[in-house]
Amino acid sequence: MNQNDTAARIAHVFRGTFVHSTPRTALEILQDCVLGVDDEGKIAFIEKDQDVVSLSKMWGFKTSDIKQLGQYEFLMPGMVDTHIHASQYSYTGTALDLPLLEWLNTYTFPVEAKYKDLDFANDVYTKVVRRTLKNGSTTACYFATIHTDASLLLGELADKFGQRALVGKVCMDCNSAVPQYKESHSECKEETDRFIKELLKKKYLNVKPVVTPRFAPSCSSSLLSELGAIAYNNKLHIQSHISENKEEVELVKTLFPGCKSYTDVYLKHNLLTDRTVMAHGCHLTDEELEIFCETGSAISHCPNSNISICSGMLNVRNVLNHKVKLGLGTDVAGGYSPSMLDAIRRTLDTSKALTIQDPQHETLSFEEVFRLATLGGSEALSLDDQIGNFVVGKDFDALRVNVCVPDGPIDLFPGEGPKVILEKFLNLGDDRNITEVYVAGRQVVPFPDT
Ligand SMILES: Nc1nc2[nH]cnc2c(=O)[nH]1
Ligand SMILES: [Zn+2]
Repeated sequence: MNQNDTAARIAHVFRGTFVHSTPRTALEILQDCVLGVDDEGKIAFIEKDQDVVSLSKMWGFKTSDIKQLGQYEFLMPGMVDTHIHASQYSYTGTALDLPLLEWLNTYTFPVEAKYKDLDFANDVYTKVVRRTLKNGSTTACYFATIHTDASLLLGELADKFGQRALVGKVCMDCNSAVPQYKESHSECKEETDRFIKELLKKKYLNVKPVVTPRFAPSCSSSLLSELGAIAYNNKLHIQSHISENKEEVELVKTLFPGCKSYTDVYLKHNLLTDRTVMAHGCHLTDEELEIFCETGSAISHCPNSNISICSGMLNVRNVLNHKVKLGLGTDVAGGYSPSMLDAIRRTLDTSKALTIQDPQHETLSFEEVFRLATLGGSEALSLDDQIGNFVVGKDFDALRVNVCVPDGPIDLFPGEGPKVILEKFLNLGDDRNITEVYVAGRQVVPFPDT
């Protein structure tokens, strides 16, 4: 396709080094490349070692408009946070001294109950959207709370700041520990219907609802079935938690005695589809992973949270060997960092800890983990036809990275090429190095007001 075949005009042209993943290659480094983005935010062309003058004639842009990346700069795909609780952002970095079920009752449910207050919601949700965008999460799959209006507000803020998002109004009709934080079955159904209808009515291009049963212990069997049907009827994504810690797995056995496993609970309620993402999965058996593979459901690996609240260590290699889709998640606030760079580092740490325990374990490489944070996340959310890497026709969700910003966290030495520079960024970099963020071709960082 060229300019003569399409009415789309070129909005941005970048030239320099691009790094991304493909289904076959964990890390592809493209040097001296030129990438064009059309005015609908899609990648129009990506060409290597091409004469820019002929490209500019073919696509109708001025060579003076080309954004030339510097020697220590590169473009990479935006990162995909496949699991984050926007509502827990207010206490991120604290309250990490209890295991999951006590942590929920002591810290999480009392805080989430406060989102009836839209001023409180506005403050926290504005901060979490800005913080994650600034740290390179061009896509976030969010849990909000049970409150429909506050959840709609989260969608509005993601759209306003330009983040691609799946937003879930949390569903839960069982909560004996904090009984004021739950809905009745019928309230939950009605409010979920209202949430979906109102969010879709806004026609946000990149913000969509996701059906969100909190996890099996918070939901009656009839609510789970209802939510499976709602997702099916509206062709929506589904997100929840599974097999995060051993106590929770035992609890699910007692609550759903007719089900063979935790996975079977969701399977029986039609909640495992090719648009489902389940967080954690640390204690899933191989048999359960086979069900994930067969249904096309994905796992969100949340290593910071898994360690911080002592839940377990997911064996990512085993999940990948079972051909199950897998992305990374921050799981704020069980995870104490909102940054996907942290999720990358903790994924590598966990993989190495598993190798320490079992030298036969094949440690993940940094290239593989880079793929999980980008293309892998897009696959886990079934958005890989739209985002995840630099392919013509996909949306341009990208980070401009400069590893050499003044007073930045990275030092370079002579002879370091793009692969070393990327590895240093992944291990040592932070938001100071992410100088520009694009979502669907729109530059969203730096923020327009700063
Ligand atoms: N980490 C985590 N696990 C959960 N399981 C059910 N709810 C939650 C939550 O909010 N965080
Ligand atoms: Zn979670």
